[in-house]
Amino acid sequence: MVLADLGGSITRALKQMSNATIIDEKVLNECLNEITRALLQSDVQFKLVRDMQTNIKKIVNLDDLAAGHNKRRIIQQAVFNELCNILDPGKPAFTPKKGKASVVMFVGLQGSGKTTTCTKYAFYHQKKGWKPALVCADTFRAGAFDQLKQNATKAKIPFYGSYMESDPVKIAVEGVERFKKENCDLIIVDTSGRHKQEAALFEEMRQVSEATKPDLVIFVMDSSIGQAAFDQAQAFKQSVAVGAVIITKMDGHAKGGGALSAVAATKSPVIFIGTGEHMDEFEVFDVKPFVSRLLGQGDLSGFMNKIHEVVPMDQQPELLNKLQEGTFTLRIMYEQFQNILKMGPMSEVFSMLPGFSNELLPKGKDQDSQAKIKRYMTMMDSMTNEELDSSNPKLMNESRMMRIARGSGRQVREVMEMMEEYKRLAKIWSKMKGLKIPKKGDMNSMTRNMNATHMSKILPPQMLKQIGGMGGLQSLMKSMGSNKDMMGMFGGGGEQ
Ligand SMILES: Nc1nc2c(ncn2[C@@H]2O[C@H](COP(=O)(O)OP(=O)(O)OP(=O)(O)O)[C@@H](O)[C@H]2O)c(=O)[nH]1
Repeated sequence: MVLADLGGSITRALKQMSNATIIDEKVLNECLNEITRALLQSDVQFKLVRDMQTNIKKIVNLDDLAAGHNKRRIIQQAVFNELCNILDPGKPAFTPKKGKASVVMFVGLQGSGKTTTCTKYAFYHQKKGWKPALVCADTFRAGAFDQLKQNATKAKIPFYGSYMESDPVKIAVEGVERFKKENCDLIIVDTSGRHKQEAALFEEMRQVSEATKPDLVIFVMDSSIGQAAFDQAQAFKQSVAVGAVIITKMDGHAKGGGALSAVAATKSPVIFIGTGEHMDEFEVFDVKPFVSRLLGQGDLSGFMNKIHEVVPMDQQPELLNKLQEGTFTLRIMYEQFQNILKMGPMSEVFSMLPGFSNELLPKGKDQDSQAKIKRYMTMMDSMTNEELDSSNPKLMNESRMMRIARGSGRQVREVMEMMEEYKRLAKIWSKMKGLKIPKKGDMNSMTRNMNATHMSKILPPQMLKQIGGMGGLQSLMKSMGSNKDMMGMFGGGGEQ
């Protein structure tokens, strides 16, 4: 079962239970068995699921349920909390400090995505002002150094490796020393992988670790390995001091349940997840939004953070003011398109919005959407300042449209289509008038201020339907606006 289906299965199990007239132990057990089955099919380790079931039974008081309290919510809350508990080992991973040299060593099986992830990790930090460097201590796989070199060059990150030297320990030590001298503050060591766990791999890893004394060892795991996740993660943990986990390939058909098992096995937190082959398809991992998504709901705070990440700081207050005023010009549309392109694949960004499922925005459509945006931007490049800064669509008469089409080498029909898109966005924008927008990190105030009516106006009708209409939206927003009350996370209404 893939992640997206898990939420649906759990919600269905809860719904069935809610429909029962009397909630007794039998009905509760049936519901929990259904949830257990769903989790097992998502590759969560058997023991974890069994413990979770026991814990939920301890928490959920049958007398409360019988008294007609909101059964669904009580159990939803218990499942949500239990999943969060599994994913939160209770202690944060070592966090490197900018300006102070830290060595981070990556370990994992061959093909888990280690080399790709090293570069993504370096690139992520580089964008935040760090001075990362990459060391290729993988002498086992021919071509590993070339791959790292290629990735590092693309991202303009210094790298170190050798075609001749076959001793990974020697390369690792030399690389780390060199980059320490060059004042790099994040020295990332990529190690060899093997097809399967074997003594030679673990011995090599141990030696590299002993020689380079990493501040953090990151275990990289492919999310599709399924039930083997627990044993694999544990084997690595027993050889080197794994302090954090990165789960790759969370896009596609991954069964994300293995993530939970890896945390349990290493007692280390997941710090990032890989969501694609590209350098920027890499997300910081947060337990609550992840569980919320695991259970089929969106991650509004992740979406807003992404916006804060890509809209340049100096543009943010200006943009937010314009949003509050409700005036929308073609120039604003142009700037937003630029930001959207920077955000990375659109389906990934939109999957953070509640209700936006993969079916609604299939991954394969990303390229089409991006090409369309680029086409619109080319046409806007042929506009005058007056046209770009006007919020009056009537200004764009036929002769202007013909001139723009000629100037950009596109058809008049396409300019008209772009203007339709502009009008559609302007309409949505005008409905945001008066909205209070929070500063970065204060997402709760955003959800408090943005009421369900505001939201219902800007959501596409089919999405609103998917959430469960106004009722579903209200309960969803309530749940996202309050940390104490995560109960509506499953999109369920307030039925008893
Ligand atoms: N879809 C997807 N593909 C990924 C992701 N991360 C890595 N990959 C792909 O997985 C494949 C293997 O990645 P590598 O980085 O070469 O794997 P590795 O673990 O370093 O392999 P060794 O160096 O042989 O140990 C490559 O085709 C990557 O592009 C991800 O998050 N999503």
